[in-house]
Amino acid sequence: MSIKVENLVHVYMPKSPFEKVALDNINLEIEDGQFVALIGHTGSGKSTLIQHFNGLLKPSSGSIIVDGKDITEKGVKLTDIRKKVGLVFQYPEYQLFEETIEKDIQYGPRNLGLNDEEISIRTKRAMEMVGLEYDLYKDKSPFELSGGQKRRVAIAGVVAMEPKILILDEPTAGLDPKGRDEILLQIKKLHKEYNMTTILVSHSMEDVAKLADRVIVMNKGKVALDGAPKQVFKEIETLENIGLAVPQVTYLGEELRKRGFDIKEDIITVEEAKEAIMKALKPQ
Ligand SMILES: Nc1ncnc2c1ncn2[C@@H]1O[C@H](COP(=O)(O)OP(=O)(O)OP(=O)(O)O)[C@@H](O)[C@H]1O
Repeated sequence: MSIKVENLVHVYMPKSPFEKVALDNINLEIEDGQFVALIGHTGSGKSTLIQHFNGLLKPSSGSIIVDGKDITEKGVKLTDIRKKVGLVFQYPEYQLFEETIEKDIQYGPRNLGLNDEEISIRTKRAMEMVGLEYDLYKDKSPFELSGGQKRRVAIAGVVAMEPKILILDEPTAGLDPKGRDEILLQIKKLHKEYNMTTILVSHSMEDVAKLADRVIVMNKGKVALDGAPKQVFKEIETLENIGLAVPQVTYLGEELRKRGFDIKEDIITVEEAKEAIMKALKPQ
């Protein structure tokens, strides 16, 4: 399922002394099945943009077309949009409130008005999809889980609504390395195996390089760069000028090249760096 954004402008508190143009004429199209990373320094407009995709925020002007339908038009129901577009907020575990994991995950599908049988099927399926074994976890309290597991419960709650588009706002923020890896693995799996169009807001260039097939860079409410990770991370100067970095291994590659090593230019992952360094060090 695709999303098309046309001339999107969002102004917070218009015509007040606190007026803030958060999105300044955004145009973009996210195609079915893409894995898009949205990056940008704090306050660049990422959260504001994604909240338009599921109708949480209304544009000041412009349109959002989901699956060929303009969701900003009058009469479009929020529940219809939520069936298609699932949004996992930053620190979603703060929104877990039921006494068992099963009940928590059921909350979203219940709000869609589904019957008990369907809710039960979807809950089980969503738990398995995020790697939480149903029988083992269903009766546990969300509060006895690790940070990474709590995030998985929160993601399952959105996945249980079976959206075609999954949006995650910094899903690894505040997790330890193990929790981060768990979540990234599940996100990758949801995209690959279940073919969900995925939009990931992230501050980690390493995660973006590893997972995304497209990177959109936001700066001051505008799209500054948009392309494949290898293309975008070549623009070291532009990224640095807007307060962003490239993956650490890209800098390493640059340094080695400057020192005369024969290292190719578009290294963005540890695996690529390892391969290139081994090749450069091999006796001729
Ligand atoms: N509810 C609001 N009322 C007024 N201004 C807001 C509101 N939400 C966001 N803003 C402003 O809009 C701009 C964009 O904010 P937004 O949260 O979309 O940025 P972001 O890129 O998601 O930042 P972060 O990486 O910190 O989450 C910022 O200047 C922010 O201060």
